[in-house]
Amino acid sequence: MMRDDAILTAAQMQDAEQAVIAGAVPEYALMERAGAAAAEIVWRSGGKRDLLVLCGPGNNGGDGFVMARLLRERGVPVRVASLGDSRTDSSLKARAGWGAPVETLADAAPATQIVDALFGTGLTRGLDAELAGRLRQFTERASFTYAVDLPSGVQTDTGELLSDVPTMGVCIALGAFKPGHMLQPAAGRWQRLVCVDIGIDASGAKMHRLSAPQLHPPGPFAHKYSRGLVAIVGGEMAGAGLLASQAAARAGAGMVRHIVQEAIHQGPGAIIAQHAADAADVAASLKDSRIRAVLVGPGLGREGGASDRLKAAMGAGHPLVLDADALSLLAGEGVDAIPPGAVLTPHEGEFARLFGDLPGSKIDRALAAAKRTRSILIYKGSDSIIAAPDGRAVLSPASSSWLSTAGTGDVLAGLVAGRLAVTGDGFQAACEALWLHGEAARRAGAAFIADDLLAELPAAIASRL
Ligand SMILES: NC(=O)C1=CN([C@@H]2O[C@H](COP(=O)(O)OP(=O)(O)OC[C@H]3O[C@@H](n4cnc5c(N)ncnc54)[C@H](O)[C@@H]3O)[C@@H](O)[C@H]2O)[C@H](O)CC1
Ligand SMILES: [K+]
Repeated sequence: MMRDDAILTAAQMQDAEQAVIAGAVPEYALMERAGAAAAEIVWRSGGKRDLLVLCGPGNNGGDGFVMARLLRERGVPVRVASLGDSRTDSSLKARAGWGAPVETLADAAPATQIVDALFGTGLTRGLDAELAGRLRQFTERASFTYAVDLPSGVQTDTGELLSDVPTMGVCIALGAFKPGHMLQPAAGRWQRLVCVDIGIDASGAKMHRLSAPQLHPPGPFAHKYSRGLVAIVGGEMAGAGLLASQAAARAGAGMVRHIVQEAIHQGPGAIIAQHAADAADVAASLKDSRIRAVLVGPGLGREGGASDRLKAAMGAGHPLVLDADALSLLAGEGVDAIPPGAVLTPHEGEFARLFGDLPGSKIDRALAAAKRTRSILIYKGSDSIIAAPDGRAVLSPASSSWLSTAGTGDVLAGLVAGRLAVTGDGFQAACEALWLHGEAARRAGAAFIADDLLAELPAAIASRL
């Protein structure tokens, strides 16, 4: 039933919930499941330490009342403080099940463990300053803190913080992840994120969390061309192209040609440098039916013949990855010039230059841009999103902040080109590349430079064979 990587918006979650209810499971039974699953996590983390459950007026609060009852039954000293009356049928039932005194938030004393069951997917506005302040006080004085579904104050579908949100220990997503679990700034507001099964069917979800790919070693009869030839069209700055070339080679391409503007051979011998002084030379170099992916952008530059080199790359008819300077040049020329089916890897600034000020969440913007260009997008950032024109989206949980250093984007673009040459599928290539990039960063630890990611790639790949 539950796909543990599904992401549902608040509205999709409500639909999924209604489908379960239509299948003769009452809403209150779902609340019991949610409360039981969340209580289990509290029990395993905090055992019999004293606990204060903060309950809101809706079903998030109802989950809190169920948790309170179940943990009390296990011998945990539990108190409940509420915002006032419970306002939904199910939360009234859960409150009746608790059946013990309920304190006010103003009067309740702090506790070693705090459960935030104030608001979940029903949050419509930020918490008022007094309530947000009280939540922060309780959280700062506690050693164990848990948010039920989402920390109160997080906008479910956008990850915006509508009011001050303290960092929680564990965020317990109910039934499926929500966009707010993946998108910044919300995604940094807990130390651990878990998703518990409550019997919601999320198998139709179009959004998923980035998961570890299944990779395969080359087959017994593989040779360099059968594994995929990648061409990287460089320009002014050979270093960026070299980082991308090595990433493409390590990602599985059988051969990488780095098409350079200056006839100087740089970098490891495994990368073949091919001199192409102008766009006509680039076009000639790309007339090779064995090429499975062309990457253009890293080190391309924007001056001189860069625009013509880009056009030669786009006109060659090979599967295409567009990054960095290629995206900046295209921002000037208009996105209609982008061949459908390309993979684009813009960061925030490049995205804004290409697509302007699109409305909605980062997911909405990524999907709109993918549809507009009929391309696969990796909309980069600490909450990278992969979007396809058919509405599929994959969201990456926060990756290492050490990735915010020069050259890491070139490595990612090279990885995409390499995986595209291997798989022939832009969306799959984007997912595999983004995962490998994050995993290489995780393995590289702290204070790494982009070159270090290349060194970590073999181990990252080996871990998925
Ligand atoms: N969807 C499911 O499958 C299940 C969800 N469960 C839990 O229910 C909540 C969502 O419950 P809901 O009653 O719709 O909303 P909330 O409890 O999040 O909010 C209640 C209510 O509060 C009002 N409100 C909103 N923002 C504020 C604010 N800033 N200040 C004051 N009041 C506010 C508004 O009227 C809301 O309607 C979900 O997250 C799960 O925890 C089920 O228990 C299991 C199945
Ligand atoms: K909550």
